[in-house]
Amino acid sequence: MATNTVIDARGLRKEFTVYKKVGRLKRERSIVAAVDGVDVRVERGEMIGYIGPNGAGKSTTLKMMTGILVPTDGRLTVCGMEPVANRRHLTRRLGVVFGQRSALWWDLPLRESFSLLRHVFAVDAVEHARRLDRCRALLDLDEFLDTPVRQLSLGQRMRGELTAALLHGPSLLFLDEPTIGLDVVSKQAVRSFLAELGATGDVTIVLTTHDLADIERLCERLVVIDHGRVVHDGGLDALHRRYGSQRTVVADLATEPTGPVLVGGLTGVVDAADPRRLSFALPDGGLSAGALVAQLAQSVELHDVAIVEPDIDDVIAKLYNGATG
Ligand SMILES: Nc1ncnc2c1ncn2[C@@H]1O[C@H](COP(=O)(O)OP(=O)(O)OP(=O)(O)O)[C@@H](O)[C@H]1O
Repeated sequence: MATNTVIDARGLRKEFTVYKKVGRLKRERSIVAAVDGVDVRVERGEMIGYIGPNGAGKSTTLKMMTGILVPTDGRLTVCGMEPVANRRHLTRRLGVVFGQRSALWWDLPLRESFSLLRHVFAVDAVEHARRLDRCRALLDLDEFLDTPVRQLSLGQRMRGELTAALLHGPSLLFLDEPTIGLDVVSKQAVRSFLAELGATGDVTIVLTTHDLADIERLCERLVVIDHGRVVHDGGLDALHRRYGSQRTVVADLATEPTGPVLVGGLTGVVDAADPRRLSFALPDGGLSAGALVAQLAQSVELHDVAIVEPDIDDVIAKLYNGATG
């Protein structure tokens, strides 16, 4: 394994035995492959979105990567270690935020939870204070540092959980739905924080989310899993290309056109509600938005122009629905 590889999974597989009731007394046993041969390699400093529909196998993968679940088959190294055999050692290198579980002490003020964590991980006091100061500033923790965890709002608690996950200076951070259920302000605080953390390149981040705004804002690389298999590994742009998403130029003309408006082989589609509004879908690799607007301006009087980016919701919906690219 190259020294910069933080996660290396080859043919990773996890089977569960499930029992289904058949009739009144019998139970039928079957094997379900929750993760069915995942190959993924993550390099140091990457921030990847690990996404997929419900039941796709995301949590199961993360549990194997954190050493909670033993793989049924395949090879897996995380920070150069086999996770289950080295779980204690690996814990020091990992930061984990899983929505359902908390790293905080429910009855203690946040500040005391942080201080206990320093002792749990035997972190140098100066290092601990430096990391905490940074989180306090970036996540606006001060107003609730002395509040018992049980009294925190979900958004405040999530900011606390993120801090708790980072105080021992992990090199790899696993985040399972870090913005789920948060109010708009907390969501933005968490996203900005993660964007900043990712930009430093010090921490490798694996993020699972159903929130498309998280994906757009944070993940340059998306690994999409469905039925336990990787169905896409690449950037958002590649996903748009694969599903033929197009940027659109929307032009508001000064006056209603008298006939079809043609520019560089593209015909403007008239808006049903506003006859002066025309849309031009830009083909991939074809006419640029700038060239289209310049040519359009020669044949009509323009009032306003907007460029509409392809909608990530549509692309992800197509991907989850198993449309072929
Ligand atoms: N302990 C278990 N025993 C049996 N089946 C399981 C177990 N854990 C997960 N599964 C099954 O494995 C599949 C993958 O589950 P997993 O929780 O990994 O999906 P997920 O992608 O995280 O889903 P979600 O987005 O809903 O959290 C599902 O069909 C689930 O029912």
